[in-house]
Amino acid sequence: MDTDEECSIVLELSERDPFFDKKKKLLQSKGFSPKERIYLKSSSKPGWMNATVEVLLQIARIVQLNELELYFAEDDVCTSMESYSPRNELEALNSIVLLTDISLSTCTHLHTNILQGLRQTILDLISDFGDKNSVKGVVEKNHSCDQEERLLEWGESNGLMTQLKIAYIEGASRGAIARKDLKVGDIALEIPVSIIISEELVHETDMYGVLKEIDGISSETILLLWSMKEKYNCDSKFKIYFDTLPEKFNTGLSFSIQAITMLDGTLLLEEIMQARQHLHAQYDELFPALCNNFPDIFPPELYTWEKFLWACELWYSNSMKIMYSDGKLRTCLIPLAGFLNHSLCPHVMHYGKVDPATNSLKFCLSRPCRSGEECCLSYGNFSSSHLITFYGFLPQGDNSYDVIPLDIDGSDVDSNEDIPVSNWTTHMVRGTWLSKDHRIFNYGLPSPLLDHLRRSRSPMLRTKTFVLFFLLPILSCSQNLILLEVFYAMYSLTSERTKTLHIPLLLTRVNIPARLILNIPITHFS
Ligand SMILES: C[S@@+](CC[C@H](N)C(=O)[O-])C[C@H]1O[C@@H](n2cnc3c(N)ncnc32)[C@H](O)[C@@H]1O
Repeated sequence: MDTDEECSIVLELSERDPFFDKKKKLLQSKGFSPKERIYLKSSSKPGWMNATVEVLLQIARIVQLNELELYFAEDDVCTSMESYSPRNELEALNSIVLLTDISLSTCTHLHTNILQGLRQTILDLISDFGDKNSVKGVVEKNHSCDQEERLLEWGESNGLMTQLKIAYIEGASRGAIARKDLKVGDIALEIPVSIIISEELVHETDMYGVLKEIDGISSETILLLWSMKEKYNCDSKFKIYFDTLPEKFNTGLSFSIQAITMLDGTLLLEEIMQARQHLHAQYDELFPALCNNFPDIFPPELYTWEKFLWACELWYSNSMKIMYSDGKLRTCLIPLAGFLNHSLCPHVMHYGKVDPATNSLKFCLSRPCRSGEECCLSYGNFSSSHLITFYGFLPQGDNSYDVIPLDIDGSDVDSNEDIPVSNWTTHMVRGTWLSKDHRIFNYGLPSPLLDHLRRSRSPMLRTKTFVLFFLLPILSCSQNLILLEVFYAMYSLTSERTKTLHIPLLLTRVNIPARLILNIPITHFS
């Protein structure tokens, strides 16, 4: 607040932001500074509120960009209602709500109406955005949830508070449903630390005495080995929780031979096989040695490879990383929170920090959830191949984190004064299905990649071979179009003196065994 007459909000890009320079540049390219004061004038001009919100939102979106979104940001021309990603849009809108809340708590009576009007406009935008961008889970009736209800009662008797109930959701097994209309800021679920499964629990056991002597063993592995045995402990404090866990997880780690065969030739298969090999190696390091040396602590029938894989899938698909009040990050299993499914447009975005005042974990809403609607989390900014491998599902809708990494051998690119250095060290392209421009050759290679290619045009490099490693992870027709576009961009960016493009491809789709080097004379392009 400035004076009684003027009311303004300041949006500031923190200098501690790891991408301060890039974001500052982007803000400046849109006519904003890193610290922008926006005046809220309750003028009689029609549409002043929408115009003000538009400006606030443009700045807040840039401030809230993460690294991947920032890489594509210059090209994702974000006009009025278009967003960089659902995550970014919800973060940006919520950051403005937070600012209005802070301002409301300190402002003079004169400005309350303006700020409340602004707050309501943003809340309406959040609600509309959720309605337009979310895929709603369909509740399956006629499914009993007795075990889940028992777990809920157990939780409540231990101090848990919730506005959610558990139900079966089509295609996702169980999920959490709002019991009543919930609004932004409401706490959908509050879990006391006392019922969270974390490494401290294992410290009280004999098993810990043995495991702590193993060089380099992580607390995650210790917990995983503990859970393999605890699942069968009839006296466990967490028996009701273990009883609600599925007997079989269907993550990529345990895909059947038929499923694996279907993936033949894709990088998704490579990701799955690498993860499985890693787990096999980990298992072989520990077993059968632990069973042989300590059969009472590690009964061989509980520590088979199949049971180890079950526990790995449990921890990959159900655990959460939680920041405790002591500042330590712990990987935990959280009864009831483990029923929340993932959405690309989640209701709950921040849940990873214990509130020291209540010693509990709070799941607050970043967008409203109506009574009977499924309430979803974000598991993180993961690609679909990661979600298939470690969680066993493909999210519905466009996943902004589906990118194709490019490993470009151009480290000796010369600086060219005409072309600004963008400082990106890794490059990628997006799945073309995420492009808003569907004309041929106009799928929009990201500006950082184009800058990199342009700088490679320096005279010194013209005589050199330009090598592009292009990886096609999950292949589709549209990905071939990206490939065509890369050829095209390189063709147009390369001088006529360049003789050849060497393009080693991982041509998995056509079943060409390994890396194939295509030497394509540039004159052969038309
Ligand atoms: C933390 S658990 C969530 C609760 C789980 N649905 C259950 O019944 O136990 C994570 C698992 O839920 C499923 N899941 C989560 N989000 C999903 C989604 N959007 N679509 C389909 N399945 C999903 C996947 O099987 C994933 O491994």
